[in-house]
Amino acid sequence: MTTLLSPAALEAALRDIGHRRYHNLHPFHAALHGGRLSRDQVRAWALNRYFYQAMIPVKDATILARMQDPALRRIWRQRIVDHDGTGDGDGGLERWLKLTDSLDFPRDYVVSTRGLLPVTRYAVQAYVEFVRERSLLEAIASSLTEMFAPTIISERLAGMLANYDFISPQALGYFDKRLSQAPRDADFALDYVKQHATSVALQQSVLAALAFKCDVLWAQLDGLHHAYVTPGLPPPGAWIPGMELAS
Ligand SMILES: O=C(O)c1cc(C(=O)O)c2c(n1)C(=O)C(=O)c1cc(C(=O)O)[nH]c1-2
Repeated sequence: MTTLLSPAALEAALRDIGHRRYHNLHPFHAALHGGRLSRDQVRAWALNRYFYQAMIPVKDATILARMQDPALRRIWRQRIVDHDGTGDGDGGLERWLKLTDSLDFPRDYVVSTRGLLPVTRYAVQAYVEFVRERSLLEAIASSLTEMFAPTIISERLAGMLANYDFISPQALGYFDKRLSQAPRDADFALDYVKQHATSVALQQSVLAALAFKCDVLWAQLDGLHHAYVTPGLPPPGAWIPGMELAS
């Protein structure tokens, strides 16, 4: 890309990255949504993804701390409220723990992240590091995978409820909320990026930020697939089905 794109063409280029690289294309998700995973494989997904959920508000607080405009902070801080809630027993992270509860993981085991795959930890940490080190524009652009989230969340809700008798609508309550939160967040971030990516270099940087974030999501599923599907080689220290989880 060597010429400046119009805002509409930039949006189209961002959407094209999603169509080619978003984690809805990963075979692990196809198996998860299609009912082809065992209960233990679904448990591994929920356990590992807890760390992504837990670090999203840390990532957003990092972005918030870099914003010098109070109007911008006022909008961005809602993301932290969505995940952390306004009191005990509230918020997205709590709703994620309801899912891991329903899959019989002790909360202290989940929260300790002891059983995490190393690749989950590294991928999620790379996301937090990215928003700390790169420009604010790139940090905001890296959240744009959320443009594609409502579609995959709808597929996941329908697929998991239809295919797994051990998954209830209550256990997937986290995703109900995201169906309205994600589009609101993505619309704002997309408008910001279209308005501020005003040079070829800036446009290249936001496209690269979105590709990077797709890699962060993809790598987590690669890790799950390798450890728990094929060849099925959980690394030392990672959770193994049937292991004793006493804290
Ligand atoms: O279920 C999903 O596939 C999915 C994907 C993404 C995403 O695209 O990064 C997010 C979420 N869920 C999500 O629940 C969430 O809170 C979230 C925050 C962010 C972000 O980058 O700020 N992405 C996502």
